[in-house]
Amino acid sequence: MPTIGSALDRASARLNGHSARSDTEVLLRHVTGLSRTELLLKLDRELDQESSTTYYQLIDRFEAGEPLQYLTGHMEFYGLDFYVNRSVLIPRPETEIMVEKAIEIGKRYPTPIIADVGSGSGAVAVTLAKHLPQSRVIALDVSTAALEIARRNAARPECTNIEFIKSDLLGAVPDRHFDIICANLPYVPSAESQSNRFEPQLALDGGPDGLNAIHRLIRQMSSREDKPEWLLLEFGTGQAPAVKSILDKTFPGSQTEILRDFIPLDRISVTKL
Ligand SMILES: C[S@@+](CC[C@H](N)C(=O)[O-])C[C@H]1O[C@@H](n2cnc3c(N)ncnc32)[C@H](O)[C@@H]1O
Repeated sequence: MPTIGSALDRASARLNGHSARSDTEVLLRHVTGLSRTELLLKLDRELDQESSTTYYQLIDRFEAGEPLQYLTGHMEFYGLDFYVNRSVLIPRPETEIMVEKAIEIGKRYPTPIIADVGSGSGAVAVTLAKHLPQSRVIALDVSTAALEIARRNAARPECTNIEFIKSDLLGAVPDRHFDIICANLPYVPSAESQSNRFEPQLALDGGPDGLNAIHRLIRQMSSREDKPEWLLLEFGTGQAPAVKSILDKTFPGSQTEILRDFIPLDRISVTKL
């Protein structure tokens, strides 16, 4: 049987990237349930047959390109741990910028009502519900499988203020009042989204220019009698001018600020309607 140390050495040599050692450690910790310190203190301990087989299966999948987060089932977002599988997009750090802004705006309301359109794993909805305990958060997604994961992630004592609704954008909630709408919808142009083999196309593919879902959401909102006061949207590289132009045309008199991500690239629009 290999020892923990030799299993790590062998897998790191195979993966041979700059983060190979830490990635192999993450996978072996996942298989053994050991902390990093425990793992490093037990380098001479033998791995049992079952752990060894599972570990090398995960290494094979990782080598074939599957993201570490799907292999371990975990992703950290805004300091919280979220369960993820291939039914949902792996939450991205840049989405935390939208969440941070929504929390800042939400604090101005005694009891904000917030929609998270395209909720996926529920990372946005759960974070908002936790940091705005007086809020009511309505998590909407067209994917039944994603809603199941979001419900699982919301099963925390501090998240009793979330509702989950299967909906094509805002279609299932035509008469609900929202103070703030947040949406990280699919925005990758179809030609590019196909190269992502692991995350759901439903979460990525935004049509020829990537803006289908964002356009549709803005159109749906414009036809509602009761409009929210705030709309926060995440979008892709180079899409800021088109998004701002649709917002300006659809909501005359509104004001849109564009926030940048860590690169820094324009990534989030914050519109006061
Ligand atoms: C880019 S993912 C974002 C997931 C999550 N909000 C996050 O930030 O990690 C987009 C999500 O929108 C959902 N979606 C796609 N089209 C939709 C539609 N027409 N109505 C509602 N949700 C939709 C997908 O199922 C997916 O979960």
